[in-house]
Amino acid sequence: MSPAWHARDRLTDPAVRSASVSATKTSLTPPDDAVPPVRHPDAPAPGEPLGAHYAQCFGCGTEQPHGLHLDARAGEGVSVTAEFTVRPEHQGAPGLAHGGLLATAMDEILGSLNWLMHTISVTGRLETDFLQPVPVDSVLHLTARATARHGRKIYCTATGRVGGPDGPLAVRADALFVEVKVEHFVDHGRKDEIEAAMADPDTVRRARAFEVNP
Ligand SMILES: CCCCC/C=C\C/C=C\C/C=C\C/C=C\CCCC(=O)SCCNC(=O)CCNC(=O)[C@H](O)C(C)(C)COP(=O)(O)OP(=O)(O)OC[C@H]1O[C@@H](n2cnc3c(N)ncnc32)[C@H](O)[C@@H]1OP(=O)(O)O
Repeated sequence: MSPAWHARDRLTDPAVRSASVSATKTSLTPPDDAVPPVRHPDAPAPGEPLGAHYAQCFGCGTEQPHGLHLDARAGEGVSVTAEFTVRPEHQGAPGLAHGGLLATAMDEILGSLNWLMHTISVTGRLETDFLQPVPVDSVLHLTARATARHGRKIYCTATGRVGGPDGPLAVRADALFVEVKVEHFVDHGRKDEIEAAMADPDTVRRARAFEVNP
């Protein structure tokens, strides 16, 4: 395939269309009648830690030994921040973070926006751009913000910068989350884990509170 053909193909074929082709509408482009996301009145104050939504979560769970242990904080507006230290067990190539793992960190920080809106939502679509390699031991400074809502759909975007909040941009992601009821987890989850989660009053209270919006 010639490079010229490839470039043209990226612009015209929806199957390979990239979010970085900014003039192109994709399923991650909010529709014209989308509305701005609203920060919930009971959202944690800027700087406040959000805590884990589920202790066994691979992204944020405090009791998940294999997890990323992301500890996100509320930001201004509908935004969140977190730091993620790349450890040797996160390698894909020698000394460099695995791309799928970085995408997981982006998924998690984007999912944390749920706390700011008091909405339970799950990832429907996640597009990640890897802009430069991320070495083991580096600290990735993550930020995410919601950009629009349309019905159950939440549009959001995230960045990961190396070495500091204003460091070089290494990872960028755009996503569409879809609002669900608590029943989504009860209906689809495995019985043992669901029963254990339901036995934790904090988890249930939090999940139910998220469903009641002003
Ligand atoms: C009892 C235990 C409780 C435990 C939970 C406790 C607390 C929770 C509280 C807070 C959570 C806080 C933080 C979470 C943080 C991070 C977690 C990381 C996030 C994840 O890691 S989460 C796992 C991966 N995730 C999935 O496991 C989803 C699998 N999937 C599905 O479950 C369905 O697929 C679903 C629900 C997505 C949609 O299904 P559905 O039937 O409900 O709705 P439908 O298909 O009608 O879509 C409605 C509108 O979204 C559009 N739409 C849908 N999908 C799209 C796509 N891919 N691209 C473009 N548009 C899309 C449609 O086009 C339509 O748009 P329109 O309205 O305009 O027609």
